[in-house]
Amino acid sequence: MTPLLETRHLSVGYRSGAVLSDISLSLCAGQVLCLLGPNGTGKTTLFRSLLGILPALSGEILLEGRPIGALRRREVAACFAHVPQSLDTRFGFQALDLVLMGASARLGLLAQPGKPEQNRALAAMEELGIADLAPVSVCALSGGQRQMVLLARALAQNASAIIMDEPTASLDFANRHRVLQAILRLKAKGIAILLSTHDPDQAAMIGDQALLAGKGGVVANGPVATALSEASLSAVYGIALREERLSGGARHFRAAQLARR
Ligand SMILES: Nc1ncnc2c1ncn2[C@@H]1O[C@H](COP(=O)(O)OP(=O)(O)OP(=O)(O)O)[C@@H](O)[C@H]1O
Repeated sequence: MTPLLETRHLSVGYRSGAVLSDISLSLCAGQVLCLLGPNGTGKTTLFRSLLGILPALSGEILLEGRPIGALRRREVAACFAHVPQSLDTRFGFQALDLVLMGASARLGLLAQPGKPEQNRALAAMEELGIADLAPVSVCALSGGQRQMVLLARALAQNASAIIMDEPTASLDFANRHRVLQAILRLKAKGIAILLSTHDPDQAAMIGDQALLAGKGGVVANGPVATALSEASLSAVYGIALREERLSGGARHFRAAQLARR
C-alpha cells in the first residue's frame, strides 16, 4: 500500500539552520502517528513543511507517492487537513463560517459553498458537540472552544489525512475525551492522523506509531509499544520516568520523583 505521507531523510528549519533532521516516517490510511518532544524541538516546524508552507531544507516529502513540490495547493488540501495549535484572528466571522472554509476547501476559487458544504460543516460541529457555537463570533470564543472549532473545520474538509498540532492542549476533560473519541472514529474510517502531543499516555492510548524527538534529533521512531519507553522518554525529557499499568491495561508514565499521595 502506498503511504499517504512519507518523508525520507527530511530536514526542516529556518535560515538560521535545521531544527529537526533526518526524519523518515511513513503514515498509511487508518494509522495514528504521534509526534512527541520537548518545547521548541521542531514539531510545528515539521508540520509547516509537511503542509507545504515552509520549504524543507533537504530530504523528501511524498504525498500519496508524489513529491509535495509537484502538487498544487488544492491537491495538498484534498490530502491534508490541518488543526493548528491556535487561531489568532480579529475577523469577527461566525464559527460556522470558519468550519465552512474546511467544507469548501476543494471548491474552485470563485465557487460559493452550497447546501452540501453547509450540511457537512454543521455535521462536523454536531459530531464534536459544539453545534451551539455555530452562530458565535470566533472572537468571542475561548481558546478551547476555538480549538474545537478548528478541529470541526478539519473534519468538514473530508481529507485523507489530518495533521493536528497539540489538538487537546487547552481542552477541558470532556472535550479532551470528545476529541480522542473523534480521532479514533476517524482512524476507523481510514483517515490517517499525524498529531503532536506532550502527553505520552495519550500517545500510548491512541497511537500506532510514535516519533520521539529531542534537541539532538530523533531518539525513537516506530511502533508506539517500543518507541515510547522509560528509557527513550527519560532521555528526551531529561528526567527519570517510570512506566505503570493502570487497571484496564493502559500505559501510564510518571516522573519517578513524584511520590504517590
Ligand atoms: N519563524 C521562525 N524563524 C526562526 N526560528 C523559528 C521560527 N519559528 C520557530 N522557530 C524556532 O524553531 C524551533 C522549533 O520551534 P517549533 O515551534 O517548531 O517547536 P515545537 O516543538 O512545536 O514547540 P512547542 O512544543 O513549544 O510547541 C524553536 O527553537 C523556535 O524558536
